[in-house]
Amino acid sequence: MSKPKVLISDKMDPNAARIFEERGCEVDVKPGMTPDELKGVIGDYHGLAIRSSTKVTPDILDAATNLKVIGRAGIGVDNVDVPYASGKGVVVMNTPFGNSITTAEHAIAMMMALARQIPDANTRTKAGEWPKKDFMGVEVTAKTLGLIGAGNIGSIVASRAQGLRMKVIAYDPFLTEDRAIELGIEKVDLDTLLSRADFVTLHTPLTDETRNILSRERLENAKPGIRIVNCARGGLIDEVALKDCLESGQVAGAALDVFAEEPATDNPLFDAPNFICTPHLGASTTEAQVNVALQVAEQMADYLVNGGVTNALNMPSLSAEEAPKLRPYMALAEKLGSLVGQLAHGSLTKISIEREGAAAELNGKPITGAVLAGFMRRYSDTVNMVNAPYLAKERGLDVSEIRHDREGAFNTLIRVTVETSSGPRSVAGTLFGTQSPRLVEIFGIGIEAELDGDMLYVVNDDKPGFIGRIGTMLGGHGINIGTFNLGRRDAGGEAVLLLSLDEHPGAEIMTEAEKLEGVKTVKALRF
Ligand SMILES: NC(=O)c1ccc[n+]([C@@H]2O[C@H](COP(=O)([O-])OP(=O)(O)OC[C@H]3O[C@@H](n4cnc5c(N)ncnc54)[C@H](O)[C@@H]3O)[C@@H](O)[C@H]2O)c1
Ligand SMILES: O=C(O)CC[C@@H](O)C(=O)O
Repeated sequence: MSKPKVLISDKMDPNAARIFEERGCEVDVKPGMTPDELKGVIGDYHGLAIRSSTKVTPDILDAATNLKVIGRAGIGVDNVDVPYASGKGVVVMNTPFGNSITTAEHAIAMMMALARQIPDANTRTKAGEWPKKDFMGVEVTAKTLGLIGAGNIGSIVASRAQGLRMKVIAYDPFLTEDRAIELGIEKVDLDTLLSRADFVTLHTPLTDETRNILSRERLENAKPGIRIVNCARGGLIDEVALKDCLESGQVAGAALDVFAEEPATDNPLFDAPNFICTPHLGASTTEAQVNVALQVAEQMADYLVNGGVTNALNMPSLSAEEAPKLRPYMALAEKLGSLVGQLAHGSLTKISIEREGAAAELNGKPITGAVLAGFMRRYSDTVNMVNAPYLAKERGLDVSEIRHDREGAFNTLIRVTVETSSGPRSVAGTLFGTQSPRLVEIFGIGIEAELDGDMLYVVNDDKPGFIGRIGTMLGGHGINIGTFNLGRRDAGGEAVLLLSLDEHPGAEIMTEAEKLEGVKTVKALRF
């Protein structure tokens, strides 16, 4: 099998390329490409490793016909159109912890630089002014630090600030009281935070809720003389209002590492008093860049080579140890999903995936993803485990996952049921010898069949002579039968035949099959 190919399209620590090669990938390092250049080459790659410069737009994703995974060496993925990537079946991963300490340290450095006006003092001292009288700082000891967002970075900032003897309060709707107690911080609402904090640091992603979270109104009503640090994302603060508040003195100082528009080369805040900034350097330390480069390469190679999934934003995690155990179940799940998708008629609004026995002990999300991928193939050729849940949601399919501790006739079983206009229809399968997927039940009839290649599904009256008739008809057309699988509800009632064929039966054969005496339903299947 040829090696997966990875493109590193941003400046990244060389350890990333080394890890990709060591883990069996071919790698090209081409930072600084224009969007058009990237569009021209992206079709050759299975993996794309980026930092924040590469913008992964729908245009790029449309050209990325072989892409399986995008890895962000860092946290924020606002430069990737994640829903579009999901729709295309591309896994998007980030490295959520590799640069947290570094970014938290940058926020603390910015806070100290603001408190003592170090950048201005430095510039003017070097200019020969010796401006000792012009600078009067403030202590941070015993001051209140308000965190907006107390996740990975916010909580590290909290512990560093506590080391500086600050009182830390936080606004984070997702922070539990227990976690706040563990961090030694007080959980407050946003207005309380802004009315009490001497310093505010922001540590949230940019979302519809957090955009302009420091709005004009909030800035104007905050504690007079507040100082603000943003090392999270531009867009969290109304920059025009911040400039006005710095000019009026309502805000005593602001330090930004991030801007609404980046690169920020001509921002009105540059002229505001007591304003300092850095060019999105939050994650720029040797240690953090080595961490995120190693981590992103390990995660991406793991996915491309072994199927392991870590830190994906659009797919459940699957460890490299779990992947080989789950692989045969995912193959079974996909075949069962495909079977019901091919056999069920009309618009289907409900699907349930049940796991019994050993299957119930496994990570259910990848199994559900695989069932849906097989099932959704009736709607789309490009569906896979990543985009199937999104496509299912888009189509209003109600998906339920059920696990049973009980063990039935099989020590491991997956059952897929769809709700049709004539009631529920189920198929079920197991693994033979831990690896080989087998269908064991179809619409209430026990059968044993391997679902593979071209197959013919026939429902017929269980009467003598039928098997001979269908065999003769297929033979007459030169079609060889590979396996012959038979099941019946009860003797003389309804029987099901699943034949594996060496080639796809054409329309003429299907018409003839439909006319055979005793046939109720006939359908060509492909797996
Ligand atoms: N400047 C840089 O170079 C740099 C480096 C690393 C990370 N970042 C950015 O820092 C931010 C925080 O990173 P993190 O690792 O701490 O993320 P995280 O996911 O661990 O924490 C984010 C926190 O924000 C909280 N939050 C979400 N919505 C909120 C809301 N409406 N109000 C208040 N809190 C809310 C969440 O509950 C969570 O606790 C991210 O945007 C990331 O992209 C910037
Ligand atoms: O890669 C960078 O330099 C920035 C990283 C940072 O914005 C992040 O979200 O991780």
